[in-house]
Amino acid sequence: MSAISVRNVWAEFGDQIVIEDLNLEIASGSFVSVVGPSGCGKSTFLRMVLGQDRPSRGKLLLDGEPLPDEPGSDRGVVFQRYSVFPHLTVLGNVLLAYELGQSRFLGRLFGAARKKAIERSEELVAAVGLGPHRDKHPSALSGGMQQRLAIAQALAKDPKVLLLDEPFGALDPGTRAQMHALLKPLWERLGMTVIMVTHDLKEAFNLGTRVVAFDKVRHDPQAPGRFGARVTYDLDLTRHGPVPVLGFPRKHPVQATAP
Ligand SMILES: Nc1ncnc2c1ncn2[C@@H]1O[C@H](COP(=O)(O)OP(=O)(O)OP(=O)(O)O)[C@@H](O)[C@H]1O
Repeated sequence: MSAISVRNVWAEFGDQIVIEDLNLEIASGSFVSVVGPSGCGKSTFLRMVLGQDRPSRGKLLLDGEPLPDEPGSDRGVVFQRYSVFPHLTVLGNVLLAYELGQSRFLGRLFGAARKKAIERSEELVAAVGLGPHRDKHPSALSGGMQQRLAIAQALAKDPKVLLLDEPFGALDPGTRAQMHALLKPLWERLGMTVIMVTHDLKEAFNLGTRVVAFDKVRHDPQAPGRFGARVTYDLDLTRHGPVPVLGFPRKHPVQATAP
């Protein structure tokens, strides 16, 4: 489990401000859903937590330490589009991810370590419901099955933090519901900190313990890039009572209900 601190973080590309002075404390083991209009910087935020992009200002801490500048095995990621290796079987894909997590430079394990890697990969393949398909290649899997494989691959690194960028966006509603039923118990069992970007509010509320909305609170019609997004809503779904609403005042506070 791992806590993430986002302190006065800005994301700027040239003179375009995408994220503006973002501050968030993400508790260890929480499941944070990030929502907001298209282009408000959700994926940029996720890439910064992944270590793929660096904030232009401010800092990100993982368990109180500065986040390493590049993606590491402490953070797993699943994107909307399948990111599995087409030439490897289901088991081969998970095994490779495990081996890369354990032996970053060689990418191979030997002897007892490899035996353990195979056992662990088999467990993960079974945990995402792909046991009967372990020897198939991704081209023989449906979209939902490929996304299950991508989740198993991300979990194979035994990440402290799992980052999900619209992971189920390309799936039909039925398969999406199946993926929710798979992910929630996995998260509860493995106790990871999860940050999930989604456009689907129902998904955000169903899965998250907290829903954070990003949006711009200031607009300059003459210069659209002049202001960036901030947190406009921050809903703790584990608590009853008035919800803090940031960014602009509301007449009637929204009540959060426990999931
Ligand atoms: N590397 C980059 N260079 C320049 N601009 C970038 C870069 N990465 C992101 N942006 C810009 O940052 C803005 C936010 O993009 P981002 O993908 O983070 O938004 P988003 O909220 O995830 O959008 P969507 O919901 O449509 O996926 C966009 O205007 C995008 O063009």
